[in-house]
Amino acid sequence: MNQLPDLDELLDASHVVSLPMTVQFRGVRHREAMLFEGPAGWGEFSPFLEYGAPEASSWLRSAIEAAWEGYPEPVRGSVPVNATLPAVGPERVEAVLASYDATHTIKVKVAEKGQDLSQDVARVAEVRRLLPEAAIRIDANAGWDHEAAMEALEALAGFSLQYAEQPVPGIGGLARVRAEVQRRGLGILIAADESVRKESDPLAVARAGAADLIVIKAQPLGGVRRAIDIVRDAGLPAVVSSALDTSIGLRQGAALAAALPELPYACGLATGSLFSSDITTDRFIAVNGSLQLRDIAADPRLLRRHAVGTERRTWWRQRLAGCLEELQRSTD
Ligand SMILES: O=C(O)CCC(=O)C1=CC=C[C@@H](O)[C@@H]1C(=O)O
Ligand SMILES: [Mg+2]
Repeated sequence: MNQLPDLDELLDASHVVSLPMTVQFRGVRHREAMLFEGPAGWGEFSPFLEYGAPEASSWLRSAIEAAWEGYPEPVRGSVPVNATLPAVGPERVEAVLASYDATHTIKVKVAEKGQDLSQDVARVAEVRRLLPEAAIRIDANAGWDHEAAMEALEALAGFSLQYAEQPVPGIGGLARVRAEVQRRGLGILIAADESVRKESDPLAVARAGAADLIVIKAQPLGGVRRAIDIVRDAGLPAVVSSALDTSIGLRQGAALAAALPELPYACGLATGSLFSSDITTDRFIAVNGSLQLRDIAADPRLLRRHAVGTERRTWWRQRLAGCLEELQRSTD
């Protein structure tokens, strides 16, 4: 990025919205986002509310890239996506999956706080019963320790998993689980998510041999170009995923997926289906299991309808100022 826009320019271009979700995901029922309309198009800045400025500033960098610089040339015009199943009970699985127009690959959330392994097994079993041919992957969001991860992977291996995303915290922990999975011959690949996007060095996973593949997200990794460089330097297959974004942020993820030289896995970019409203009537959701690349613009009427109140708006404007300072410092 040659030059960052200044704070006034960003503030003038910004809108803050809160969108309702159909189901609780990551403890969230409403998703807040700051959106920018810049010279190159729309960009989204939506770090989760608990993130401080050092972590959230990468998300701002990604929004500025999208709205002020635009995306690199795509090498494909459509991106296959997976359905994402939150940690719901087995009785709700069918209804949640019915909201997706993508059932060839399902990502199932597991290891949710307050739940136990039998609930994970019941959820995965129900997906396998409903979709015998689907590729099923699980995501534990680092919710297990080593022993719990091995117990769970043993219990779930019979459902034929494509991979297990971040079963345990930390790069050392992932490497240990991966080695043990291989020793026991469980046939489950290990994917790193938090160990890529939350570590100061996103390449450490690859160096440590801690994962078979990496999950990458445009916003937390500082934008499409940065994420592409990380994949190149890591030398591992990558799965592009959303950060639970509005249609604008999903378009950023699709730009990343569309520009990667290789895209061996369906991407976690179907999460628009978890929202009951969006900021555009032309929502960026999958048709026949894929997203078709196209421009996405916010609709002024929907921006107004979902605008947050004064207090939240002030909070976001202050957050923006703090993150911009952080970015200015790091690009000096
Ligand atoms: O990858 C997907 O299928 C959907 C996106 C997804 O799972 C996530 C989005 C946002 C925050 C994360 O907790 C979560 C993830 O861990 O991958
Ligand atoms: Mg994950």
